[in-house]
Amino acid sequence: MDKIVVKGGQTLKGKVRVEGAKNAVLPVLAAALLATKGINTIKDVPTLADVLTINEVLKSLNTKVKYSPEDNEVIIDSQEPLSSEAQFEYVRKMRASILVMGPILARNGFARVALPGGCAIGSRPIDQHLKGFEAMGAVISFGHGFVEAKTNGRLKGAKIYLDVPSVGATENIMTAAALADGITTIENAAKEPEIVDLANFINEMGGKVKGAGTDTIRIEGVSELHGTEHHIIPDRIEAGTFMVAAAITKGDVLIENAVPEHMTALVSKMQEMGVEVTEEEQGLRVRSTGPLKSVDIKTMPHPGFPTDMQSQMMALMMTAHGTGIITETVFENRFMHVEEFRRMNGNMKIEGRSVIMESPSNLQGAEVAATDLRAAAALIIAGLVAEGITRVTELYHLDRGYVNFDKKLAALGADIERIGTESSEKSIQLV
Ligand SMILES: CC(=O)N[C@H]1[C@@H](OP(=O)(O)OP(=O)(O)OC[C@H]2O[C@@H](n3ccc(=O)[nH]c3=O)[C@H](O)[C@@H]2O)O[C@H](CO)[C@@H](O)[C@@H]1O
Ligand SMILES: C=C(OP(=O)(O)O)C(=O)O
Repeated sequence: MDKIVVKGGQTLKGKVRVEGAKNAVLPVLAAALLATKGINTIKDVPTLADVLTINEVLKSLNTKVKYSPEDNEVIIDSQEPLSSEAQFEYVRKMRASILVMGPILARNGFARVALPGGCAIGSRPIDQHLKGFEAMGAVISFGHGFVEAKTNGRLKGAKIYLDVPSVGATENIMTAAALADGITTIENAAKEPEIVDLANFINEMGGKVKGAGTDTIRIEGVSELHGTEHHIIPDRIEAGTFMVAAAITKGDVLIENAVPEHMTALVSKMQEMGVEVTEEEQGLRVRSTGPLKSVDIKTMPHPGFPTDMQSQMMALMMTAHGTGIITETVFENRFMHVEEFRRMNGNMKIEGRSVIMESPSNLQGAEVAATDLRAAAALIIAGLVAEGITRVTELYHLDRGYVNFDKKLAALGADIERIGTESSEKSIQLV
């Protein structure tokens, strides 16, 4: 089993370049299924286990996929008839596999996808996705661990109000509506930058999507979409993770390729804590010298504070001064890392959906296990300043969402090594 071994005490300095966003590339690759004419070329694709998984899903649906990790590029030819079924082996590995349902349904009038079930951070239902398909005329049924959606002819444009601004539901409904008959409006839509990236991609394929990035998205269905070339936006969560790593070590790091407008909630919270964050031409520069102040953080849908940065900020908060409260409102069970931080002597307690922190903690290196992908990064970050050695296991979580995390930190001056029976690259293949 691979382990990351970190020795605390080094200050991070230098530059690090952010990859294409995991949460943008997965819906974009799924949406590529919509093209029945020409091929799609997706650029700035990060080398992640999740990308390998979605590529396998696409292949299983009878498309041709050419992946060149060295060029960060995926080429998809989906001109042949599409099969309608996404298997459990993929959905189990990666919940975002559910995002093929909208495109399959739009093209075939029938889709059968294994039910994703819960995961480490919560139950994560898909009722809002299905409510959208139903409003567009699909009949939904369940059986043998699968969900099926079926329609006679094309889906029909509809007005859909989401009970929660779900990222995945917004994406699945957008792709289903792209080939529907008539106009679909999604109200209380998710506003994440990745939604805007997906809308841009659909439009580049010949679609008609307006309003992405606001809470009302209008999609006028077209009869056919064609291949295009699309560049994935930079990963704001990877960028934020390196910002926290820089701050916790009292470092000075330029995060190249970070898009400040995608990160306003995080930047302002870090500034409130006393971290210096400045915009430079190539990205965001993070410097931290003096003591940090504890703050209160509440995760919210975008443009609120992202849940995917909650555990990393918890690591940073352990080094701040005073009482701070972190409240998780997006997922019901995203505090599994708290027990692991406690093993590192983190001083905090869970009360309902909040974690009350009395800081600073006298962090000590320990053996800890990643409980989800952001927790993996957060534990490594805590290890950067803990006294002694921290060993982090369950790295398949990390490989889902970070490219060469250990190597990038080492290049910034961290004392870190990945050891074990598999190299980083090999374990990506195995997940
Ligand atoms: C691949 C990807 O992009 N993943 C991101 C996406 O996940 P994902 O798209 O799964 O997250 P959602 O926005 O859908 O989920 C947000 C909340 O809505 C609930 N919900 C969702 C759908 C539904 O039909 N019913 C329902 O109740 C979920 O249980 C959760 O509590 O957005 C999350 C919230 O920013 C991020 O943490 C994930 O990194
Ligand atoms: C929760 C996350 O991803 P996913 O939705 O793919 O599980 C994440 O990126 O932190």
